[in-house]
Amino acid sequence: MIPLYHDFAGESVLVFGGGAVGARKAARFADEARVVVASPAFDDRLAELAREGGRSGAEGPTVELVRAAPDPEAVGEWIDRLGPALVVAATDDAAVNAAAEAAALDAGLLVNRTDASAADRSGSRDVGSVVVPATVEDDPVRVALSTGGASPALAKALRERVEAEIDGAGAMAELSGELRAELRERGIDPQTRREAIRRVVRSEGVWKGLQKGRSNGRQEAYSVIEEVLKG
Ligand SMILES: C[C@@]1(CC(=O)O)c2cc3[nH]c(cc4nc(cc5[nH]c(cc(n2)[C@H]1CCC(=O)O)[C@@](C)(CC(=O)O)[C@@H]5CCC(=O)O)C(CC(=O)O)=C4CCC(=O)O)c(CCC(=O)O)c3CC(=O)O
Ligand SMILES: NC(=O)C1=CN([C@@H]2O[C@H](COP(=O)(O)OP(=O)(O)OC[C@H]3O[C@@H](n4cnc5c(N)ncnc54)[C@H](O)[C@@H]3O)[C@@H](O)[C@H]2O)C=CC1
Repeated sequence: MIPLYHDFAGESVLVFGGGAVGARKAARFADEARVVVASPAFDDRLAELAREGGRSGAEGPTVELVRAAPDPEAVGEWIDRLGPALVVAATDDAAVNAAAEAAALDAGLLVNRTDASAADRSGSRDVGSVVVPATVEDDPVRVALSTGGASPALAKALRERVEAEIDGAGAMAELSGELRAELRERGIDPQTRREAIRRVVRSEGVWKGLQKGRSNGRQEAYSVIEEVLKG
């Protein structure tokens, strides 16, 4: 499996199954996508999400609940009608999940299957076409962690460790991005620029400064940069 980051802005995600797992996936994708959940019953968390919309709530709700229990023969029509970028198969009915997976793959779409397929039970691992990783975010920085489906519990435990590790990385990403632009404007040659930025992102002083505030971090970064410029 090769990790990629996918921009879901303007795309739809179709989730079959409105239980705890369907709700967790819907919440995740509603940060960006229009999410439609088809299920005969809905977790409380989904009712709340549908009321609030996704994070980009300005354009209206991005989680829609459709009360239905499509059988395996019907899931293909559902997929054709919505035209999603990704299908999530999260029902407690293995036949429905399998049909959703097959129909999505037939249509050339991404599919995330949340239960183990029959092939898994006989030994080999098949997680559909995509795995939803455990993620840590400090915008614009994100870390995605997967065990290739082998141990979701481990993915979660490792995610908790990484959370502490990348605290403040978002502010560092923004600051170093701005400094890169400033150095370019000042006409500093590419090699010196690269060296300066590499030192800034590794500097304990800058990380600590950023914890006190942006301008503090920036001052610390300037002294690191001046050292590099002096040669
Ligand atoms: C293949 C995958 C497909 C998919 O769902 O995308 C999948 C499948 C399954 N999960 C199961 C169980 C659990 N899943 C979690 C939690 C998470 N599961 C997530 C992803 C994935 N789960 C994909 C692989 C990820 C990878 O590669 O590592 C996370 C990371 C992301 C998310 O779902 O948002 C999220 C943590 C988010 C976070 O906190 O950061 C916990 C932990 C808990 O709840 O405390 C448990 C109980 C403990 C355990 O069993 O490990 C079962 C068994 C069901 C059963 O038999 O009962 C299956 C099916 C099977 O393996 O057969
Ligand atoms: N990926 C993960 O982290 C985990 C995955 N699982 C697996 O994911 C699946 C879902 O787990 P939960 O949400 O806990 O189960 P759940 O039983 O809480 O929810 C399943 C939902 O699917 C709905 N459903 C049933 N038939 C349907 C149909 N024909 N069309 C649409 N929706 C239908 C049910 O009404 C229910 O709302 C299970 O197969 C389970 O083994 C379980 C735990 C964790």
